[in-house]
Amino acid sequence: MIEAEHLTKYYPPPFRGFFDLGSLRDFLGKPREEIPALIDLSFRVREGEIFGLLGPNGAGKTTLCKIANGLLEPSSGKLLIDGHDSFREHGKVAGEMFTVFTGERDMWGIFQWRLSVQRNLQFIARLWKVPEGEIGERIEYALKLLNLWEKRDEWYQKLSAGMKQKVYIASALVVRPKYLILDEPTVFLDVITKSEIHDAIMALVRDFGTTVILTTHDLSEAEKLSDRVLLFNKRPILEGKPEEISRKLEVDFDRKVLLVVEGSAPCPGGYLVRCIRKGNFTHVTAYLKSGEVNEFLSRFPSGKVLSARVENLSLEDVFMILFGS
Ligand SMILES: Nc1ncnc2c1ncn2[C@@H]1O[C@H](COP(=O)(O)OP(=O)(O)OP(=O)(O)O)[C@@H](O)[C@H]1O
Repeated sequence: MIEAEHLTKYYPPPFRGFFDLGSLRDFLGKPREEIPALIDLSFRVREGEIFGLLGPNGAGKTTLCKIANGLLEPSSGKLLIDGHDSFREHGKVAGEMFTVFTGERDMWGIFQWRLSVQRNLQFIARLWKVPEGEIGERIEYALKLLNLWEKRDEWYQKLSAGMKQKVYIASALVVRPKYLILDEPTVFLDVITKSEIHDAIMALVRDFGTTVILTTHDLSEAEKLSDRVLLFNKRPILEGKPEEISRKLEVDFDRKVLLVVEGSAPCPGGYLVRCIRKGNFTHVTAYLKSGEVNEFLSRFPSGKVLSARVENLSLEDVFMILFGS
């Protein structure tokens, strides 16, 4: 079981040297405020479940994964893995855990660029003490499941970014850890690769009873994979089954419109809209229903609109609408 108890992490303000006024002030007098990353986060992950930690950019997802891996010490509170403190007693659980750190774009850190995919996976299998007689069969299973079998003799360096990310997930399938921590495992990937990785994660849980912590800022990914979800933004916001979270996050809007308008444009009334003047331009952000977009655009003189972009809502936008942050 994995349990977070009032987990809190503040980073010190960055030290840029004594010639930086802020850093000098920290040294001489009243220090600047520390940077909050996690505040009083408590949750419990049961054996064999996928627990989704859903949060926008900067919510603290990677910080939590680093604490789980003993790479960071919490400022207060603790994270317990099988009853062991993840930072102080990391050695007792390290062999039971595997982490995929894609959220930090450090996805290539553990692989040798000029070794084949297969040799890399053999190396990782031995590091995690997979029985020698099982290594070949596990690698074949993992690579076939992820459509990478044809690439087994390719240098790791020659794979596309998406394939490299799949090799990272394949490592987890080879190790078959008791606990798998996935830090945004499908960020930057196309839908097909995403779905292959989703299938692999579900296979690990179904066939080998792995317990998974999945961090993501993708609501639909959390919904598809997780048994339970904790929505957080440094602090906990909501915890529940994915469908309960989605229901609570439902907003009346489905489009975000971004405009740059020449000069000073008055903000049209009757919409959830923000207009910010920057130099000779006004930057307009509006949240709308899809049927309202044309009407909204017609409120601005077309000659004055320098650029217009219409996007689907991201989790960050939903946060903005619901919580105004
Ligand atoms: N080494 C660091 N020093 C100072 N502040 C940091 C450090 N690492 C992270 N932070 C800050 O802590 C907060 C949480 O960052 P973290 O990277 O854990 O969030 P995240 O949810 O993984 O974000 P993203 O989705 O953008 O990867 C952010 O405000 C970030 O700026």
